Amino acid sequence: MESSIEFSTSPTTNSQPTRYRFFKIVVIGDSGVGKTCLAYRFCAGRFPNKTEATIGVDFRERIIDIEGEKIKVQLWDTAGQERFRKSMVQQYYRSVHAIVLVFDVSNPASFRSLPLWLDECRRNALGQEVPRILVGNKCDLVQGSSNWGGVNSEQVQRFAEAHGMPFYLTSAKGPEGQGDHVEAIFVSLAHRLKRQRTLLASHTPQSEALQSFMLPSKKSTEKEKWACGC
Ligand SMILES: Nc1nc2c(ncn2[C@@H]2O[C@H](COP(=O)(O)OP(=O)(O)OP(=O)(O)O)[C@@H](O)[C@H]2O)c(=O)[nH]1
Ligand SMILES: [Mg+2]
Repeated sequence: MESSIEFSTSPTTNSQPTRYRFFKIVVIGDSGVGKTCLAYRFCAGRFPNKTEATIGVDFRERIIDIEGEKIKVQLWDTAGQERFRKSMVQQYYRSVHAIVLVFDVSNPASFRSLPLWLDECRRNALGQEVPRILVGNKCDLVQGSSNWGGVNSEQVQRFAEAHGMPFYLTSAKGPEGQGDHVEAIFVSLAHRLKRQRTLLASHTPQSEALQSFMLPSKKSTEKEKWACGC
């Protein structure tokens, strides 16, 4: 199941490059929902001092340890604005391992756009086997409320379940406790990808593994949700 595109190399001091398995995770959603801040928080460990609208894509990487294996999480922080993304959309979805779909809980329009983002995934032939997760960002702006300017948490949960996506509520800006959610979101996704690949590699001959990887998986029954610490 492993293919060369799933490995990347990093230079080391003794000039022997280290090979890492890597997961390409693409972050999509409306402009301004906080994709860059989430990716930055995960990779740099803090909220950025300032951001500008992303043009095309920004690549961010972090190496994490999963059960003794070093894995490179490669985040594709994509542009939310149509004019800054249209020439790149095909590259976003090529050989992608997982999708992080983000909306802003203080901005109902960004929730209403979600079906359009899922349509884009479909148009780019993203298979059902590619995990998608839903992230409601900026929970620091809706403290203590479950009705977020016209969108409520139950509606969001129903939408997530209907599309087989685990839903996480977080803040890229929040204090440590909430920042931990950002960490947990990406780390648990990487765990899931590693499990998926390990299973395929260990239980299936290579050709079959490839085939089953192309088959639509059962609708996810995961009901993971990270409560906002606001
Ligand atoms: N309060 C709050 N503000 C946030 C949070 N995340 C991002 N922001 C702010 O939201 C604005 C947009 O954030 P970005 O990360 O640049 O948004 P984006 O989704 O990358 O936007 P595009 O690159 O245009 O697609 C910035 O002013 C951020 O400071 C958050 O969790 N809480
Ligand atoms: Mg951005």
